Amino acid sequence: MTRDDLFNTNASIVRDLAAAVGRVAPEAHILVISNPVNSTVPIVAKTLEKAGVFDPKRVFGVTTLDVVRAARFLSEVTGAKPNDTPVTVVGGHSGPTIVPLLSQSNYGKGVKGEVYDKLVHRIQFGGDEVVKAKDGAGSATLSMAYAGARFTNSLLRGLNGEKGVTTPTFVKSPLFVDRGIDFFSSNVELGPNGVEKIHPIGPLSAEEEKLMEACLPELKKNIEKGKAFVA
Ligand SMILES: NC(=O)C1=CN([C@@H]2O[C@H](COP(=O)(O)OP(=O)(O)OC[C@H]3O[C@@H](n4cnc5c(N)ncnc54)[C@H](O)[C@@H]3O)[C@@H](O)[C@H]2O)C=CC1
Ligand SMILES: O=C([O-])CC(=O)C(=O)O
Repeated sequence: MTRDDLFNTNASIVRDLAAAVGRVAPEAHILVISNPVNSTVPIVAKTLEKAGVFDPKRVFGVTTLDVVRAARFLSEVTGAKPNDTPVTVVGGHSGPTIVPLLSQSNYGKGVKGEVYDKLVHRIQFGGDEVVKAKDGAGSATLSMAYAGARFTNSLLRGLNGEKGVTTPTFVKSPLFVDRGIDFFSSNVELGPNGVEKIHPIGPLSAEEEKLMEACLPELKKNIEKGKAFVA
């Protein structure tokens, strides 16, 4: 079972919830955590668009768990505390679309070779590991709750006017529109209106360029699948 397999169950649930939000609370900020996030966020956006109430500043895919896992797994390699080893994770929220930018992390940039490959794989497939281990009994419940709460707190801090609240999240994004990809997770500054500023991904290492090349076509497919479902 992959996140993409969840599409058949979750697509219509997410669409109907988005339609209801569009009707009764069109100005709500919507945080989408249901999988596959790469498709469910475009489903929400398209559904709101159809209702004439889509505001790209207010729809977010929660990719925080990838950030949490990256810091945790990097800390296991370096021996530092996860709080001291933050890693920006960009792209989407499934397997090869999850791109950890270790070269931009003080602790991560020193990780090379086989250790690097294993670390990236664990970050990309940590969620699948849990799903497999639970064998049909659900997913990473507690860490998902932590990730959801952490992102919600960040958004609330931004909405309350705090400056400099920046975290990766999957939003309508101009960064890869030239590749036909209009949703992407990168560092986003959150503010009184929701999305305040979408940051570019910054310089990539040669390994990260490769990860990005694997990410983009898969992400494009996932996004198109979501949009086609609503159309
Ligand atoms: N973005 C992320 O980081 C993560 C996302 N997930 C995703 O979160 C979702 C929930 O995962 P779990 O809690 O493990 O699943 P679960 O199966 O334990 O819980 C799903 C809940 O949704 C409820 N539900 C079913 N149909 C509904 C409907 N039509 N309207 C409202 N509620 C409905 C069920 O009663 C159940 O309580 C899944 O889509 C999973 O893939 C899970 C882990 C991480
Ligand atoms: O695949 C799943 O349902 C679980 C998931 O997203 C994660 O743990 O990151």
